[in-house]
Amino acid sequence: MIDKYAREALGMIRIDRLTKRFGDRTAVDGLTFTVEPGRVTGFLGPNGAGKSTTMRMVLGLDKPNSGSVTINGRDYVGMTRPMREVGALLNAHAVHDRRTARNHLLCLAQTNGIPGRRVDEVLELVGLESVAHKRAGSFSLGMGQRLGIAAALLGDPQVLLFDEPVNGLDPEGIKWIRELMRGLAGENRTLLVSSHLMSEMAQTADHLVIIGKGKLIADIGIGEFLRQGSNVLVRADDQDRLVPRLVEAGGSIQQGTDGSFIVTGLDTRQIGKIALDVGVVLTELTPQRSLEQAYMGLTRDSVEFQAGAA
Ligand SMILES: Nc1ncnc2c1ncn2[C@@H]1O[C@H](COP(=O)(O)OP(=O)(O)OP(=O)(O)O)[C@@H](O)[C@H]1O
Repeated sequence: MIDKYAREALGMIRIDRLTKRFGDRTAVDGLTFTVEPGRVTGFLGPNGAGKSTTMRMVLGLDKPNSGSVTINGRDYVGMTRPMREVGALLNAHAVHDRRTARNHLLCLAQTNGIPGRRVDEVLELVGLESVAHKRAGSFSLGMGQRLGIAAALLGDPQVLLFDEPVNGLDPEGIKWIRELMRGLAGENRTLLVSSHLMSEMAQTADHLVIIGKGKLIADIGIGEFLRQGSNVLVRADDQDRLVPRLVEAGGSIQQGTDGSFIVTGLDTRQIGKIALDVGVVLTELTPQRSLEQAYMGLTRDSVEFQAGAA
């Protein structure tokens, strides 16, 4: 029987005060967050922020100096059939295999007690059926990435970790991975996907965990992230009545040339509420700050290597 705690923990990755040091360098510094099922969680941070190290600790490949990680309420190392619970794509370019793609997966299946027929299912799922009998070591980057994902999906796990899955892929490959991840989240799976590019995550993630220098910077839904500290473009049927009230509430106004104006210092909800209070109809209410700008702003101080000023 599944107890209440185990049921609540199903599909969850819980990271609690996780810390990892390499010599005198702290790669991950007291990180705490939870990854939930049914959505794509983008794990963002500049190069060297500690994303890969965190993922390696989730998978028991690196040992934390302190703190803990559980998946489905359990430690990865203590799982009897880990591939059935967690699938991971780490460093996908490292397949230097003389075996065929199919044999590579068959070996993995056999050592993990997974039936052989599942190999053909995942080959089809990632679109590699036609090259299943080619040597995995001869695969292009995109094919290698698909093979890595096939391996991650082999045990049909609920929890999936993808480390920089779109790195080096062509637009078609990127589109394919995005759709796959959205589909997997739609099946109530848990996806933790790392990237150093906000533009990439903006297209895929529902939720963002942003880190810098090993520390948590933000743990936030995409929508809320967009609204935070943003400029908002407003169009209203009676500007003269609305603007003074917005200024009174702490907003500053920049008049546009086409009848619109930009409000800084108030979010869309606050502006909407003030408009309702004064009985003015809003015909447009659009946050202006792009995700990319917001991300750069948040991580500016935590980039390891910055280009010097010219
Ligand atoms: N095995 C190791 N030995 C020493 N230092 C390491 C080791 N692994 C990672 N580091 C250091 O820890 C820090 C975090 O690295 P990590 O690879 O986790 O970052 P990341 O966010 O995944 O970056 P990237 O996007 O560049 O992969 C970096 O400063 C890195 O140099």
